[in-house]
Amino acid sequence: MKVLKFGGTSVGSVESIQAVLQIVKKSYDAGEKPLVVLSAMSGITNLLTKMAEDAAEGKPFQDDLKLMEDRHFEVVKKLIAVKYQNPVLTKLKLLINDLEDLLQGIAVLKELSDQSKDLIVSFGERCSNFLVAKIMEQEIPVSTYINASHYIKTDDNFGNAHLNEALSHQLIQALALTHTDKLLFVTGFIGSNDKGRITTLGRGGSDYTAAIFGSVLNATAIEIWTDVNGMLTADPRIVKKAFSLPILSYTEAMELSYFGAKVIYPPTMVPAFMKKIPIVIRNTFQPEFPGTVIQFESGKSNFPIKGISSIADVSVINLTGSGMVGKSGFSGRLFTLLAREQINVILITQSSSEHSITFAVHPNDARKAVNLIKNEFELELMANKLSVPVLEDGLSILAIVGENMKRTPGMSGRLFHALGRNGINVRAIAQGSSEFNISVIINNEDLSKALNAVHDAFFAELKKTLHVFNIGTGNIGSTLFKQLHEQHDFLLDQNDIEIKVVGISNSRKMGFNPEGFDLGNWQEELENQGEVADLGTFIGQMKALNLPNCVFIDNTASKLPSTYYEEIFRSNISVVTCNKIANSGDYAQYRLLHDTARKHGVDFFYETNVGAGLPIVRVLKDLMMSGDRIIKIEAILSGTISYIFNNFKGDASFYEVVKKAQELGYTEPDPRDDLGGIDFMRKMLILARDAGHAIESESVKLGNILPESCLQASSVDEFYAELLKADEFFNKMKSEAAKQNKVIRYIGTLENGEVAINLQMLDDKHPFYALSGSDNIISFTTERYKDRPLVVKGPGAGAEVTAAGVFADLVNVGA
Ligand SMILES: NC(=O)c1ccc[n+]([C@@H]2O[C@H](COP(=O)([O-])OP(=O)(O)OC[C@H]3O[C@@H](n4cnc5c(N)ncnc54)[C@H](O)[C@@H]3O)[C@@H](O)[C@H]2O)c1
Ligand SMILES: N[C@@H](CCO)C(=O)O
Ligand code: NA
Repeated sequence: MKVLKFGGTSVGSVESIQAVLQIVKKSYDAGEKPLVVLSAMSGITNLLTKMAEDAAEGKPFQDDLKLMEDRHFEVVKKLIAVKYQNPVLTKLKLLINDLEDLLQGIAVLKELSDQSKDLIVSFGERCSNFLVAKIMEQEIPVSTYINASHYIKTDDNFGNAHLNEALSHQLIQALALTHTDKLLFVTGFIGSNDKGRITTLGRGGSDYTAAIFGSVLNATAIEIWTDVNGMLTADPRIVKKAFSLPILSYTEAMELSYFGAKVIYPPTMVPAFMKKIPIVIRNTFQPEFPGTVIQFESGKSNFPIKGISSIADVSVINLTGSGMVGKSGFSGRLFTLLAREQINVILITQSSSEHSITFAVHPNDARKAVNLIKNEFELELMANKLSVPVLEDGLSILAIVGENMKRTPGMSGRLFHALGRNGINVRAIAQGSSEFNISVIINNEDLSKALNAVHDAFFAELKKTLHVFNIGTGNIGSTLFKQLHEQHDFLLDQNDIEIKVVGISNSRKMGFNPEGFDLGNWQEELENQGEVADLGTFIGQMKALNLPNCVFIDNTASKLPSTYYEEIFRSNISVVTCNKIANSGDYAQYRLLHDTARKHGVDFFYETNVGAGLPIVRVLKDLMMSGDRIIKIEAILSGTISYIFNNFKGDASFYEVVKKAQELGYTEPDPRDDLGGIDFMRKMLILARDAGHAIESESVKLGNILPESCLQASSVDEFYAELLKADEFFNKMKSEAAKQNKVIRYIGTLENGEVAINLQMLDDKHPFYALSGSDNIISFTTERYKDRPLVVKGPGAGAEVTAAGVFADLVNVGA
């Protein structure tokens, strides 16, 4: 036989009761000989308690009573054929009348004992089981309502009664013998004492009823039907990627439940554990889902741990002092003291020097615990053998759980790596010697981030989610969004990477969406929901959201964002940027940013600072890391100027070609940065610094392309106006080159720690002669690439290739 237990939400409405009936009928038809245990309809137990309390206080309870009646009557009217309704309504009405008499009695006495409370609460289960049995009777005539208080016998501990095992077993066995062919609907939660007074079984009581019946009757399984898909890897309200666990051992279920998974209350399951009866957690509203089997063996799993659970908001007390060293009685005294005062100790850790003990308790108990300790250890405190206990509030416990941990090394390493990388400070650690639980204490405000980060770390075959905060939605930013949108499915399906852009700002507006903007429609979302942009607020909000695997992308050309990078790294957030300003400012700033990122274990990626998407920064880094020595770098690193000199031929005027370069998205937002050489200079400076030279921009020898009049222009418009006038200057340059069969190139060099950038005329023997479009070229002459340099060449400007470079940096974050 099988026990099927349905919780309150499963019998909460007409629809859910219909679902219950189908599940029961299916089991009955399959010959599983089910025994059904039902809770009260959802909300009814609370309503009953409220009515009882109201009555005792002399407040009216009639409206609530009517509400209770209506909810049951509605089910009768919808689910019982009219001709059978009357006797059922009558019996329910009699029960409700009894209840009313009791409540009236309480109102007269103005007194509510635990005994009366149990009696009143019992009406919830009695009504629901009677009702559902009657509905089922229409299809399965042997359906029978059973009031379990005649079979579950307990002591007098009303509200939390203890089972009289021997007697209950006898009575249940006798019940089974006389009802062999019946389909029983048994009230959960209630029992009675030896005088026949109704008692209740405390927290999780209906599960307990199911476990007791299952164990006495040697059930093949006890199915707990609820409103979730079994036990999950983590709290799904916090960890969106949490998934249902197919198998857990009893021990694992205990650990996960202890730390938060509220699906079952394990102490109630002990009768089932003792007989090794599997408990199956299933979803009434998704009956085809197999749910979670809790059994004796932990079972095979693809993952090293089973789940992550947590307790939010605990207080931690720390005791230190020489008085504890080698004193075996000390912790005994401490914990006996706490137990005597019914203070539940949630977690304990002791340093191996025995010099300190740290333990966690519920915040409501914390101050009392400290005072108790001060009293108990007054002598030790006076003699300075113990320091005053230190209390800290606002903490949380996170625990990874799984029996397979003990056979897998590196588990705590993985846990602490995930926490450390996300800047989560671990305050205390506890690992049971059984090795199926490692617990850490962290700050409350880090809990959500920690749960998600640790979930990612242990369920790595699942997708990695990057949370992106992007500023700048111009040429590059908007192209990046388009690319991310197009690649979304591929990244997810083929690479298990999900990129969520959760914050967007341009210079006008900013907006947030923790679920990720729809990148097919981000403009509208930002317009409609965004607020006025403010970078400080944007970054504050990014920090406050405290999401795991967070990346800040700077797709602006502004200086302001770079002033926040250090703070961002300190918040353990990586930075990806195509903006060159941070790396090309003062060397001290460059150094500080790189050092801070390293210290906090986050990434600072800026491949597109040099040659857009071409692999240049990466190549240089690899050369350096593998111990090569850079002898010389020669490069053409202005896509704009490259394009201009490659297209400044025939009739086209210099002015027109520059305009065209801007249209094609090659130029900086301010094209004077390109033509004036600043942009190129920045790139050379970054390369030189990455190659190990602590140089400043002042020391770069920068040759001009432009006539003085253009250089002096004070606005972009004025610049273009001057450019129009300078036709002759550029034509002269062009014809001179043509005369000598040469091309004009703007070339940067780094040699002996010195950077120079100059306009040169090259003949066709020079390797930089043949370039087209916006091509960049860079040649690294190194100790290992001495005779023939390592050359990278290709388009070095443009929105698509730049956004693609940012994209590549982004997916490499945390890799
Ligand atoms: N075009 C290329 O080929 C190329 C190649 C490599 C690198 N880059 C770099 O890309 C960056 C962006 O270039 P673009 O052409 O997209 O510029 P753009 O002018 O088209 O866009 C700049 C964006 O930044 C926003 N912005 C400016 N200041 C801001 C602030 N304080 N807070 C929030 N948003 C702010 C603007 O509103 C705009 O959305 C530049 O740093 C450029 O050097 C460009
Ligand atoms: N404006 C830049 C873009 C690439 O950084 C260029 O023309 O090279
Ligand atoms: Na690059």
